[in-house]
Amino acid sequence: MTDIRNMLIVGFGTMTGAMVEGWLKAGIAPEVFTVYHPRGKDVPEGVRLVTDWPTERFDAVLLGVKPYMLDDVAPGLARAVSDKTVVLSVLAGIELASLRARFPQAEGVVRFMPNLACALGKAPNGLIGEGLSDTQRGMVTDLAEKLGSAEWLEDESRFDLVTALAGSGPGFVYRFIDALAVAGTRLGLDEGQAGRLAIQMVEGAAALAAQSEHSPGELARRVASPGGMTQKGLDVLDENDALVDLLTQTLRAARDRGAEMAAEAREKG
Ligand SMILES: NC(=O)C1=CN([C@@H]2O[C@H](COP(=O)(O)OP(=O)(O)OC[C@H]3O[C@@H](n4cnc5c(N)ncnc54)[C@H](OP(=O)(O)O)[C@@H]3O)[C@@H](O)[C@H]2O)C=CC1
Ligand SMILES: O=C(O)[C@@H]1CCC=N1
Repeated sequence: MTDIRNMLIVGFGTMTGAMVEGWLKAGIAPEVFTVYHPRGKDVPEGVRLVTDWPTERFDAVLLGVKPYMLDDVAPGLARAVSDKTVVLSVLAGIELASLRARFPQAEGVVRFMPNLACALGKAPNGLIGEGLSDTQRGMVTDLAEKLGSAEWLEDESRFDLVTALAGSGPGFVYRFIDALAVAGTRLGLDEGQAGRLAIQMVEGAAALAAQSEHSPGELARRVASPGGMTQKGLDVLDENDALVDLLTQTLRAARDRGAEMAAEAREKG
């Protein structure tokens, strides 16, 4: 495995900010990172900020703007991409072919789908690449593992679904936590207390599921005493597959938006 020497970041916002936080916590030196922003930006201590496009070449460039802004930055960014550079993109929906069309000279292009928990080193990172050398694949795997885990895919047709589950997923979980708190409040709990109970309960339950030898299904069975309280609640979630159906619709809607964004980028490319 080769350590990364330098990375240019274009679009230093919520997502790539969380990634850099995770990489710094994992021990990557801040000097490795250069952030380009034409209007300037607060960056962590030791990270270089540039307001003009750099002329040197980088081991990796990380694209972190909104997907519809890809073509605003691609021409300038292309100057920092050599035939030894890997282009990493966190842009939802933007396909490898669309990246390759903008960066034909790059050695490798990678869709790198993290989530905000990478700031804590706890994100499952969806990855798919094209043109990567073994060295680059090792470097990207290491970068992903420093943020949680590396989940390589071979079939790009599933990437938007991985994005929906693992990238958008925290948004769905936060909505679930909020809904638990709202439901508790509606039924009589103090609002602040309901919020605290919901967050700590989900934190503990997720940590237990991650460590346990048992599947989440078995863990649910262990919580539910026959004829007890939990089973009555599970019966509501399970009736006519209500929760599974709701989440299937949720992931389908998110996934299909990815396909729409992919088509928009394909047309422009
Ligand atoms: N948020 C999330 O949980 C996840 C997001 N993603 C992906 O991450 C990407 C960014 O999302 P997110 O971080 O939420 O959005 P943000 O708006 O927080 O980040 C985008 C950043 O791009 C900067 N920017 C805008 N124009 C330029 C430019 N011309 N040159 C350089 N930088 C520029 C913006 O700066 P300014 O504010 O000054 O305009 C902003 O900081 C998206 O493509 C999204 O699909 C992927 C997985 C999860
Ligand atoms: O909402 C979005 O489009 C991106 C993809 C994953 C999380 N945020």
